[in-house]
Order: sequence, then structure tokens, then C-alpha cells
Amino acid sequence: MSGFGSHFATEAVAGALPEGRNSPQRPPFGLYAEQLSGTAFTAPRAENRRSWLYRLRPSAEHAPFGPYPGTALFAPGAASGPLAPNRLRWDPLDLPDTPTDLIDGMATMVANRHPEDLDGVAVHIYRANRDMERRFFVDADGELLFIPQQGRLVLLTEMGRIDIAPGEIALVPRGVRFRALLPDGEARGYVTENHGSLFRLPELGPIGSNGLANPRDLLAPQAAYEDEDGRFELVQKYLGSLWTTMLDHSPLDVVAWHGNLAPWKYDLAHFNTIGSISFDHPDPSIFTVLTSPSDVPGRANADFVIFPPRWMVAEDTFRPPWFHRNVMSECMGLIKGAYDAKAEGFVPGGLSLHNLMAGHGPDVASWQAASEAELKPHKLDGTLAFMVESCWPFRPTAFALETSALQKDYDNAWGGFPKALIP
Ligand SMILES: O=C(O)Cc1cc(O)ccc1O
Ligand SMILES: [Fe+2]
Repeated sequence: MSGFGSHFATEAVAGALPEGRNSPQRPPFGLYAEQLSGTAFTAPRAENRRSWLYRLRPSAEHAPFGPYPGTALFAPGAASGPLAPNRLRWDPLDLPDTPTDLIDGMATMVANRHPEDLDGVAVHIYRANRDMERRFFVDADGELLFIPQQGRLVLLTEMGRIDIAPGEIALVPRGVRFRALLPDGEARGYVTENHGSLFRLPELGPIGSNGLANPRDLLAPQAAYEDEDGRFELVQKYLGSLWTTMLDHSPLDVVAWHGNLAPWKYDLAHFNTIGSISFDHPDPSIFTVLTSPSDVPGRANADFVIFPPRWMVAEDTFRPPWFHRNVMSECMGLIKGAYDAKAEGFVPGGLSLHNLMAGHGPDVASWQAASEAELKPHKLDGTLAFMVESCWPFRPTAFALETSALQKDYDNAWGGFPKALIP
């Protein structure tokens, strides 16, 4: 179903969706009505997101949760101690060599704030080679933005099925239970977990009423449900820790739903990329797909920004990203191809971190090539990078600081620039 933030109505069985009211005395077929809130009840109308779910059993029916011991790398919290003001870059993490599903294959790389603050964002990398079988995951700490880099993902959610491949993204709202299948047998990618205000499309200002990610290209699934009894595990991320309980039925038992809080997918190839057709390299905010505002106007809790294929035509301009020091903090990943500021060392599946005020920009080779290039129209093709930009500095986890995937020599990217000569 097309349209970001639309008020959808969908039923997997004709007649399952109540008409005219949300919570009739007896919903059709004996279904249980449940409201799932994405914003406070009292959020302004334009911000307010919630959906009504009609299910075989209430989601309240479960045993107490206990600690989940399955994975040490997912949600361990940031490394303690002072954070050095260093630029960091990681090679891709290896795929697992033992059977590992999406949850146990998650490695938290960087995070800021704390879920309890209802603020901040974390970036995880998943590596998996096994379907989630008879188990489900739910994140009480935030919405999950999936960014596949290798292999397709099928997300079977309470609100329907989503299929994505590298080049596409999908979002699962806070509190929505799901499991992930890997049609290609193996998968790797990134997850941005947003603890703050919900991701939305950015304002367009002078761009006008169309452009960037257009609402109709974000697609929500139709209702689909499982009617299965048996033993199923439910793993929950809650206040920064993992918990588990058993259910006696599949939690994907929502037969119908309506509302404007929904999972969705988006093909990044639909992004209407806008850039300079005169001179100079615009700020990368021009590439914002999604934004999660903070309480300070114009200062994002998190922006999700992409660097897609595009024409470079600016005249008398250094065309790649410029040297800069940013008051915001930048965490980047690469889905495919090469990134125009990094000729070497930033490869698909890798990650980089440039926290606030870290001097960064083109590496020596990229600077050299772009300074000498003939400035004819040039298509940057076969490339897709992304950035999660946050007003809160990112703290790496102990794993991220200790893994052999952390590059020891990243500072050399900016070593050996020739000195300017004053005549
Ligand atoms: O650092 C980066 O590579 C990301 C980035 C890209 C760009 O085009 C301008 C600024 C910026 O931070
Ligand atoms: Fe940057």
C-alpha cells in the first residue's frame, strides 16, 4: 500500500476489520482489538501515529521475560571511559561460520544517548546465515531501519510481509514483532535503531512539493497472519538489554489492521536526487531520505542520508565532499561501489565514524584526482553510500574498538597532502 504516513486499512480475511469504530463490543470472528502507539496519545495531529490491530489473541498473553543469553555483541552498551577524538573506520565484518540468525548475528557498532532518554540512535551490523525459525524479535527501544548490503531479507511482521534487497531499505516500528528469513542463505547489512522521534520525510522548503523521497514510493504491507500454535520464542530489546519469553502461538496473528503506524519499504533507486547545476558542492542535507528531529529546530536526532548515483556537472568546483569539521556526528556505511571522497579503504559492508569536530573529507588520492579532473559532465554510477548523522556523538562499543576489522591506519587517509605555497 502506497504512501508514507497514510491512514491504511487492510484485512487478510474479508470482514475482519471493524467498521465505524475501533473497539466494538465484539470484534468480528472474536478477534481482539489492540491499539499500538507510535507517539504519545496527545501528540499533535500531524505528528500522531498509531494503528489498531485485530488479532487471534491479545499480545498481552505471555509469560514473564528473563535475560536473553544468546548474543554478546547485540546491545552491550558503549565502551566505558573517555572517548578519544579519533576518526575510525572498519572493514566489513565476516559472515558467521556457524548457523546464526539475524538476532544472534547483530553486532552493535556505535550508539549515542540511551533508550531510556527516548533520544539517540544506534548503528548495528548484522551477519546471518539462518532463518529465524520459531522465534521472533521485538524492539521496545526504537524503530529499526534495515539497510541490506548483501543478500535479500524477508521481514515477516505482525502487520504483513516485507521483501527487501540491497539498494532497498525497510523500517519496522517500535514494538512490532517480526522474524527475518534469508532467501539467499546469507545476508549482511546495517540496522539503524532510532530511539528518538519517529523517522519522517524531511521538509522540502524551496525545493517545492515534490522531490527527494516521494511519499508514494514508501510501501506498507497488506495484512497477513499465521494461525499457528506451538512453542515460539520472543526476544525483546528493552532499555538497552535483551530479554526472552516463550509463547504458545505465533505472534504474527494480526488478521486486520488500520492506522498510520506501519512498517514500510523503500527502493532507494526512487530517490529524486538533487544537486548543484551551477557551482559548489551543496551540504549533504540535500540527500536526506529520512529525519528524526530533536527538540532543537533544524538539529536532527538522526538524519538518514544517501549518496546515490548522480550526475556531477558543477563548474570550477572541487566536486567531491570538501574538507570539513562538523558540529554533528557522522557514521557512514557503503552498500555498493566506491564513495567519491574515499578512493581507498572504504569498501561495501565497511563503516566509518567521524564524530563532532573531527577533521575529515577527501583522502589524498581522491583530492588529487578531483583537483586535476577535467570538469566535463560525469556520472557517478554503480555507487550507494549512506550516512547516519546525529547531533549526539557516537560511542563505539567495546567490540567495535577491539575487533580486528578496525583499521589501524585510518589517519593515513589524510597523510601527505602537499603544502600550499604562498608566492
Ligand atoms: O563526510 C562525508 O563523507 C559525508 C559528507 C558528504 C558531503 O557531500 C558533504 C559533507 C559530508 O559530511
Ligand atoms: Fe562528513
